Amino acid sequence: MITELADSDAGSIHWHGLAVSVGSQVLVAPQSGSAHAGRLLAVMGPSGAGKSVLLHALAGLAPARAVVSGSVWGSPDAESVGVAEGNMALMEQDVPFFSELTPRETIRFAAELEGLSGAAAAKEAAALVRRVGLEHVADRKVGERYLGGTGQGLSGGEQRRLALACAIAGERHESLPSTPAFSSHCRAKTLLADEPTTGLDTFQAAEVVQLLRELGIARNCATIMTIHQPRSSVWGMIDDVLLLGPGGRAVYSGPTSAVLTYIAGLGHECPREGVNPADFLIDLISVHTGSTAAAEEDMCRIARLAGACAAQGEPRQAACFLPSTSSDSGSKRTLLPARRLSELRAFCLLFGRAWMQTSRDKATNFARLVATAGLGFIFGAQFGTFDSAEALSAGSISSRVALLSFGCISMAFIGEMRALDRFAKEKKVIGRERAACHYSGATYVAAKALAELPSDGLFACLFALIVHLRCGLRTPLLDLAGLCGLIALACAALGLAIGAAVPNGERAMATGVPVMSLHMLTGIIDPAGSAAHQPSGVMLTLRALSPIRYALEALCHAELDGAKLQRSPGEAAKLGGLAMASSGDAVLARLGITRSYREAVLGLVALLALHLLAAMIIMAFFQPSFRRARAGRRAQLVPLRC
Ligand SMILES: Nc1ncnc2c1ncn2[C@@H]1O[C@H](COP(=O)(O)OP(=O)(O)OP(=O)(O)O)[C@@H](O)[C@H]1O
Repeated sequence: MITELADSDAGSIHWHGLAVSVGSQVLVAPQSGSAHAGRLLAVMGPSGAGKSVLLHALAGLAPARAVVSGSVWGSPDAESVGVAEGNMALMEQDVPFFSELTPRETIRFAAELEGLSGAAAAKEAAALVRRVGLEHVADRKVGERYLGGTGQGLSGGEQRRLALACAIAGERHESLPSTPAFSSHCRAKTLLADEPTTGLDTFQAAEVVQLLRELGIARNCATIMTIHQPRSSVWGMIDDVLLLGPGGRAVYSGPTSAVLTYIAGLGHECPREGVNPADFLIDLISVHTGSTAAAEEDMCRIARLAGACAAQGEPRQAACFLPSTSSDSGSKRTLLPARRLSELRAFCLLFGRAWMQTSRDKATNFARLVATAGLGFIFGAQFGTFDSAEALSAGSISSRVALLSFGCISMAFIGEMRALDRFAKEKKVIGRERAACHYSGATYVAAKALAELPSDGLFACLFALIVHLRCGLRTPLLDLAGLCGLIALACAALGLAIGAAVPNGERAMATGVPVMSLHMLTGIIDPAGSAAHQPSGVMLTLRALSPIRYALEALCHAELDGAKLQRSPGEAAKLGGLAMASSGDAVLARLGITRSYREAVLGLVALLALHLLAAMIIMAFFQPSFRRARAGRRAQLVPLRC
């Protein structure tokens, strides 16, 4: 669908009666306003006033369980604006990047997600790198933190510039017709920046705000940012200001140049000498918590200011008009339709990014290599070398089963933890991209699994190789390596499913460790053969879901199937439940292993598939912290399904 805009209003956005609440708590009180093309609007207010919630509501997003009402529109004819519609870009507070990609690659990826071809995206990335002043670090890894003179990583200010470039990457769409009425600026997105200066020093903060302002002017588009308390240098760059008091009540909305006169008219004169107007205004709408009397006085003052603002009506809250239902609005401009990549194209892009992130992280890969190989050697030292006689020594059975159990558990834990860690780091980036409906959760999980899980499997195979060489197990090397790889894959997939369900790294760990402990508890086989009884009910179900159980049963089969046992004199006393067993098959029976080798392997493969499927379903149904709210005459929550 191509929506047409009136010439005079292109690049501005308006809202009417916009309000956000959760249950009976009002996060943003109903309000109307506008942000004008080429002008920078700052949403200011004390902490918790609702600045971020308002910004997200303007972007068509709502916190979980929140109800959004009101209208947001881009022109009298444009009914719907937002990040999901492709005509707004939201620069979230503190969203990390993929650390192994360079800024140039990161911008290029963002442009390709917007639908540009590889060549066009590369051209766009080169231009944007120059435009936002990142040429000197364009081909350096983004990194996880700034490492000073080592040439690694970007500073906080550079990361904000990169976020800005990503937000506007790909907005000039080549496939759209080029007509005089279709100049580049009408295709620019409204830029919404949530606290773009947080954590930056005065100089860097001013530079980032200056860049935001310049981009808004050059693209002839409204720019809105939330800001806590701008310093004088930043205050001077702000064209319009929306002051929000506690409860998201508007206290002033209009030109920055008029705010002090307006507030003075209400009896609050700013002592101009040496006072930053922003400090004065924030003090005026903040509630002091020191004493009840002072807090009450502050609340009364803020209520009076909010009442005065409301009494001014919409003219004080900037020029605002309701969306027209007529399609005849004279001169027309064209707004970009919402775009969505094909799932295949999105899969290829996501696979490429995940592959780069995994394969380029040499330090982590080297550490994994050393740790996995070291673990194999320590297993060898702990269990020693089993004799390679035709018949197995009965006394070695419990050691063999113990070795296989500990090996299985180690590979399972490593696989799951690694997946949880990687997923937690990406969660915010994915949330931002999914809010813009660039790809589905299933596509993300599929691409990630294909790019990352093979390396988990390979490290587990290396462990198996070393253990096989050091311990001389009867299990053929291919079986040992295959089963170690498979258990690592199944548990890495489990890590993906848990990572998809929880909001951050801490909760991922808090959930992932107990889940794996449970699988260990229900999957473990007593090497002395004393737990041959069948558990019942819940335990049986849990056992059926334990990848450790399946892997261990298959490994025991590979080690003991068809083996003959030889018993040294005096050994029987130490053999416990295995004392009477004279063959590998009898040991398997004493260990309570009823599935065949084939059934156990198939069970493990089925669990791998089940975990991947669960990750995809959870990604589709679980919401990012802000979910999609459709802005219209009456906004309604629409569950995100992308
Ligand atoms: N998902 C949510 N559910 C319930 N309440 C929420 C949710 N998200 C935010 N809030 C509440 O909404 C209010 C406004 O939050 P918001 O993050 O918009 O404040 P802010 O003005 O941006 O503050 P700061 O400057 O500290 O970032 C706060 O009281 C916050 O606790």
